[in-house]
Amino acid sequence: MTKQMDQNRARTIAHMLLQINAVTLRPNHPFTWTSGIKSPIYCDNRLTMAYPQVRDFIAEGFVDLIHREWGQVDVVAGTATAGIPHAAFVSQKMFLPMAYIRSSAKGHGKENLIEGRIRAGQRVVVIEDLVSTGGSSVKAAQAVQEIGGIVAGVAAIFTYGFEKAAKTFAEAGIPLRTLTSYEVLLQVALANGSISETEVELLASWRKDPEHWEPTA
Ligand SMILES: O=P(O)(O)OC[C@H]1O[C@H](OP(=O)(O)OP(=O)(O)O)[C@H](O)[C@@H]1O
Ligand SMILES: O=C(O)c1cc(=O)[nH]c(=O)[nH]1
Repeated sequence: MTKQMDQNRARTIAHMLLQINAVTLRPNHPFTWTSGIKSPIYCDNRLTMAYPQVRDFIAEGFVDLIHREWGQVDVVAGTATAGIPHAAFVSQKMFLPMAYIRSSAKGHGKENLIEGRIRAGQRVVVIEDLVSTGGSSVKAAQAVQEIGGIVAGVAAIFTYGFEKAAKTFAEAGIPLRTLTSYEVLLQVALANGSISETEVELLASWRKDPEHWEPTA
């Protein structure tokens, strides 16, 4: 697959996310992200589950990306919760074992952190729906490493492309590859009129320092 085809796929997925209203702008009533960051934008990739054509395009994208970037893998592992359905779709397409990683170990039953089966020495691709700071996916990948799995990389649908995430992945020595990004989403949204120039400016001011951004009254 060429760079141009990657770009086309990134644009198509961004377009699909906009079309299914997965992206919400709420500058006056910011979203609180899992990291605690307050944000005027939220990308709800969970909605892709509701659209077979969209989720299938994403799954095909993941299969292509995994083959190309990491070759043979043994297990497809989803991050709880939003990565789990995509790991299921991908593992079915690749006819590979699937697992998922909880955000914390279960408090009863077998008290597992990882469900399914990952054996020491197996090559695992971790499937995530979205990367903001990268904290959740790196934690999940490290849980796989702790039981002896070899993490080929994390594959996510979307990244905000923050420096902080790049640093987190680099420090953990875990590769991250994504199907689309915030940058592409904004380009597509602006081109098709989903967002205005004013909203782009607001997003740009937030993007400069998301951890300290305050909504204007
Ligand atoms: O890169 P990060 O800063 O860690 O943020 C991204 C994570 O946040 C969301 O999950 P959330 O915690 O909302 O839980 P969910 O998957 O159960 O919906 C998303 O699905 C990622 O897992
Ligand atoms: O960081 C998050 O919690 C987050 C951001 C976002 O845009 N979408 C999402 O599902 N989670």
